[in-house]
Amino acid sequence: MGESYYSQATEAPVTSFDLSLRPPAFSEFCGQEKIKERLLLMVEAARQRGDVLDHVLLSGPPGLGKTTLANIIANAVGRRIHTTSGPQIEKAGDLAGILTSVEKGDVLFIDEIHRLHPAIEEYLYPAMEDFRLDIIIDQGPNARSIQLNLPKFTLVGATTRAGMLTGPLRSRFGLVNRLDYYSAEELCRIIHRSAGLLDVPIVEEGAKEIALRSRGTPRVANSLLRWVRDFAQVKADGVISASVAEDALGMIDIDEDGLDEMDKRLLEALIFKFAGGPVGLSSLAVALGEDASTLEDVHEPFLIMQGFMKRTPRGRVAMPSAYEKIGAPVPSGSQGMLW
Ligand SMILES: Nc1ncnc2c1ncn2[C@@H]1O[C@H](COP(=O)(O)OP(=O)(O)OP(=O)(O)O)[C@@H](O)[C@H]1O
Repeated sequence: MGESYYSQATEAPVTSFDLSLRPPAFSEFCGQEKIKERLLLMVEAARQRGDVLDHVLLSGPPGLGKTTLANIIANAVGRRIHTTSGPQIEKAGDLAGILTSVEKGDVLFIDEIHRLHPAIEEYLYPAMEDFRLDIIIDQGPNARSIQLNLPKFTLVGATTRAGMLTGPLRSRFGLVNRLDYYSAEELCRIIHRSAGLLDVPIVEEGAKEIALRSRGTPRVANSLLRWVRDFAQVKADGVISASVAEDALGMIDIDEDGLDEMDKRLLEALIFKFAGGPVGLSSLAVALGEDASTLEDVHEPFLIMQGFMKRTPRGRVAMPSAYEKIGAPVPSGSQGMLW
């Protein structure tokens, strides 16, 4: 296992394992009740009017189900989904290629929509608003603008950084939803569902043990379940009990709060190298030899939610529970006490 189990679990490309566990309908999607309720209402209203669903933006940390929801939306309206991502659309022609293959009512899913090139965003505005694409073909004196009329479609955008979206793009979505981390109970339900699909025997306490260490994230829960299944098969009798789950997760250095090696190294660097902060993200990334965006997207949101650190205008700061977690004395009146 590498140093960050979670960066691997949340950044790895989607595997057939993930796909097989992906819930196909709202009824099988656990948690995020408010968002489900809003989406179901929108789908029903559009159905009653015989209209196409309005554009939807889904934001939140990786692995919480944005892609899954986009697919569920397409299933619910009974149309095809066309999937792409912000960095994949490099030229206006790429966007035109995708949009011209879209049929009325289809869902266009753009993952990492905050990484769209600003020039492409400009093309997207009339496409979202008036279902029209104005593209410029050729260059120099031969350059001319052509207008394509598009069928009415639904854009579902996903982003881990809602704050990076420009105002004009954000305002073109009819519904903006922020996905939250899941509770241990919700994760337990997801783990039981996945174990059922994988045909792995699991007891309630075993599911709880995995849920508590899944840092509120279904993708992590499924990934840990896969590891514990292998462990149970080789080192035990195949059944996932609490002790089997505990031993399996201990073997990949995931502690009882769900922190992995990189989380702990981050807290140690913050406390020992930067005297508890405040310190900028890029300095932390250099000290850890880790990509700044991985720290920001995968590790920080969970450590902040759990109260181990805080983001302030002057930088990242360690909280008292971080000192306790790594067994360092909590300082008083030092730089680290700026919270
Ligand atoms: N609410 C849920 N109920 C059951 N399973 C879920 C739920 N949300 C996510 N999952 C599972 O977690 C996995 C990750 O979900 P998904 O790929 O949709 O996350 P994401 O938010 O799109 O992440 P990313 O932005 O990193 O692509 C899926 O394979 C799916 O099986």
